[in-house]
Amino acid sequence: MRLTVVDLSVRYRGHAALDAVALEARGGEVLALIGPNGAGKSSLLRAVAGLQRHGGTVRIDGATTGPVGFLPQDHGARAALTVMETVLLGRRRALGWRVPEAELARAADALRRLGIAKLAGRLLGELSGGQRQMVMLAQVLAAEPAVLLLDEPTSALDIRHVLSLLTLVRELTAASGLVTLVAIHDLNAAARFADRVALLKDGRLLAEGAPREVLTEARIAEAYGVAAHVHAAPDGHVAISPCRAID
Ligand SMILES: Nc1ncnc2c1ncn2[C@@H]1O[C@H](COP(=O)(O)OP(=O)(O)OP(=O)(O)O)[C@@H](O)[C@H]1O
Repeated sequence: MRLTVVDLSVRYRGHAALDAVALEARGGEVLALIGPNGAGKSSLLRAVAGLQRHGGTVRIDGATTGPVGFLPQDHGARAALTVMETVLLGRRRALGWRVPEAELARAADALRRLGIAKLAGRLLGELSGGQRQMVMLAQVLAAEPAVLLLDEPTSALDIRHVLSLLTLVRELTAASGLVTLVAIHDLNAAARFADRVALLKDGRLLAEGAPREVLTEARIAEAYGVAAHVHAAPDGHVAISPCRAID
């Protein structure tokens, strides 16, 4: 599995949201997309998902389309469906009038992996924002994509669920040979869970590489206008402490 993005550009009414971005990711890799608000992370994910008109090329194993699972930033999920029904929708291509036992088991497994099996019978519209975020990820995972695109999947989660979700994504990516692109604002989470990091600003790729190469004090100042202290955590990951905004 290989995802190749060449010369990707996205324009909205003449405004360049992405400009000549090139990226490559191999199966088993988590690539974190970071950068300030409006940098172009969501536009990049939507273009790769095939949901956004763009210039340049996106190739999944050399083909223009492939099995892509996309979790948008605002999934707008308020339907009067149960959690189990919502996850089964991720398998709609495999379903007919009857839902085979194997499909129910697969959906239940996706819920179990995310630690939300007990929500299976609840209505989606009656869940908390964080619970809904995890259900929508379970739906995306149930479809067994080869490329997983996650737009701020942890924005509504508490610290424990942030850790468990990102650990699961990392394990699944490695075990199933997926390519995972995850837009995320939490630089410490990116440093800990991503194999590589792509830093965007104003639609351009400022830097790309291993977290310790990209997440330097100079790059953070350049991209975010923030003075930060970057040091090695005891477990070997880089740790970032934002200190103050730079005028
Ligand atoms: N539908 C749209 N119409 C017009 N402009 C848009 C549209 N969507 C995004 N933009 C603009 O494109 C640029 C990139 O937006 P995008 O949502 O890709 O950034 P982002 O890095 O995901 O931001 P955030 O971290 O705030 O989610 C921004 O300047 C934004 O205002």
